[in-house]
Amino acid sequence: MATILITGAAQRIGLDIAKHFIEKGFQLIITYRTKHDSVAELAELGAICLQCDFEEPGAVDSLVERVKAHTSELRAIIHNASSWDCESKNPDFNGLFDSMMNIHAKVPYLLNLALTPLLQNTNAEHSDIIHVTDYVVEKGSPKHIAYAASKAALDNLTRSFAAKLAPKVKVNSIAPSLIIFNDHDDEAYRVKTLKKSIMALEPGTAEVVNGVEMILNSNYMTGRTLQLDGGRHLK
Ligand SMILES: NC(=O)C1=CN([C@@H]2O[C@H](COP(=O)(O)OP(=O)(O)OC[C@H]3O[C@@H](n4cnc5c(N)ncnc54)[C@H](OP(=O)(O)O)[C@@H]3O)[C@@H](O)[C@H]2O)C=CC1
Ligand SMILES: Nc1nc2c(c(=O)[nH]1)N=C([C@H](O)[C@@H](O)CO)CN2
Repeated sequence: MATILITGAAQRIGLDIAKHFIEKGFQLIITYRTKHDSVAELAELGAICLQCDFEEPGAVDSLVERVKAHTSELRAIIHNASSWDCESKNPDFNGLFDSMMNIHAKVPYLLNLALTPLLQNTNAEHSDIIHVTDYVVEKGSPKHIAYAASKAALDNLTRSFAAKLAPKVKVNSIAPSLIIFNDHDDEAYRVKTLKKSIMALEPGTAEVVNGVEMILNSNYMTGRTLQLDGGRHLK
């Protein structure tokens, strides 16, 4: 059974990606920070659920060892874990910048390097690394400056790792704009956000699940970005 590792998969997009690939017969290894009820649900479905707060010292090394204790191969790694923090909520700009760069760039960088042998060991023709970035990589974000910069760093890692690991390992980004709102998003924010894209809708997690499927089913796409943004660039 081929194994897929997804970081931050205890809720929302990561959770639905994990459930989809469990249903398709993959062995899932997921990381979670907070033990949401979904963790027990995923474990019940056969997923290996590893608690991991990437802000903790040594978190990446510990995760690598625990992944290696469960599997000698990886069909894919999906770097999904993310913190959508911003300058208006976090006046400690120094700490904010470091935490954004850590979760969105340093963790994927270190995990990719440490887990390359497992990706190369898959029986499949190819293995995949998917970096989940953000539409703001191409535009910037005045309200999420450090977040956008860190996602841009992750976007650049896509091209470096694609060149380094080809042809066995394909490396691509998925760059969404609005996929799903947060429960705390008020009506005014929702109306304003929907107007940002020409499609003017909240597509839901299936949009990203479909994108992951497309990338994993490709034998040719690497070093590229799947932009799931409702035509935001056309407004
Ligand atoms: N939702 C959307 O519309 C969009 C999403 N994206 C991107 O898609 C991906 C998934 O989005 P979404 O599902 O909304 O993500 P969430 O904001 O729900 O975060 C996903 C998970 O990341 C975990 N996480 C955050 N910080 C850490 C940390 N330091 N260590 C370990 N885990 C951590 C969270 O853990 P905990 O549960 O403990 O908080 C959470 O469960 C993200 O990369 C996001 O940037 C991009 C554009 C739009
Ligand atoms: N980690 C997260 N990143 C992002 C989220 C989120 O909820 N968690 N949400 C967005 C927005 O949907 C944005 O794309 C539209 O306002 C961006 N990143």
